[in-house]
Amino acid sequence: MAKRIEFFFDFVSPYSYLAWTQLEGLTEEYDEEIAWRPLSLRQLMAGIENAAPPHELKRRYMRRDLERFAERYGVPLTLPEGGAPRADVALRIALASDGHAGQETFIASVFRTLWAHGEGVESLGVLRTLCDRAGLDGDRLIERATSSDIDALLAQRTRQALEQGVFGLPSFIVDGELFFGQDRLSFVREALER
Ligand SMILES: N[C@@H](CCC(=O)N[C@@H](CS)C(=O)NCC(=O)O)C(=O)O
Repeated sequence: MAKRIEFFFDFVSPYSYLAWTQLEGLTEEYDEEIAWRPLSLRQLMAGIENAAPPHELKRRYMRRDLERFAERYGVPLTLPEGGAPRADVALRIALASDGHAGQETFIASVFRTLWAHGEGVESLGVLRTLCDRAGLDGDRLIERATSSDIDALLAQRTRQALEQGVFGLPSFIVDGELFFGQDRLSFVREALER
């Protein structure tokens, strides 16, 4: 029987992007379903009282670490020179499109735009195009994504994730077991094989 991977991610997290690049392969291999769990990394960090930005030494190391993994996976990665990109509305659209057939394609396009092409997704025009290409109603979703009920839903999802033990992104839950980091996908694979 197909198992389900809950995939907790934020678009602003480059490690979430790397995880996403590997999920398609796993889906094909194990015929499992992905339950997409868009989360705000900022809210999650506030929830575990870890709001301080990473130290410069860690940031420098992370760049190399990310490049090494991208090379290993053979996937494109463009890291911004400045700080992390902004993707607040994109994240809320991903949440608002729960249950819509185009959600997966929209998520894929945002990850690719940000991290493969190194382009921004802040503009509503860009988001509308990505929605349309995914067969989603861009205008309706943007309206919903910028409403207070999606803010409340995002906050609720953060609380729920914390209760499930999630403390960083990307995270995965298979059969109730939590795995943190795209570098733990081999354990996710083992859990799928059980
Ligand atoms: N080793 C992990 C690193 C993941 C990571 O550092 N994620 C960041 C967000 S991009 C995070 O959640 N940091 C919070 C923490 O480490 O507590 C991987 O390869 O995925």
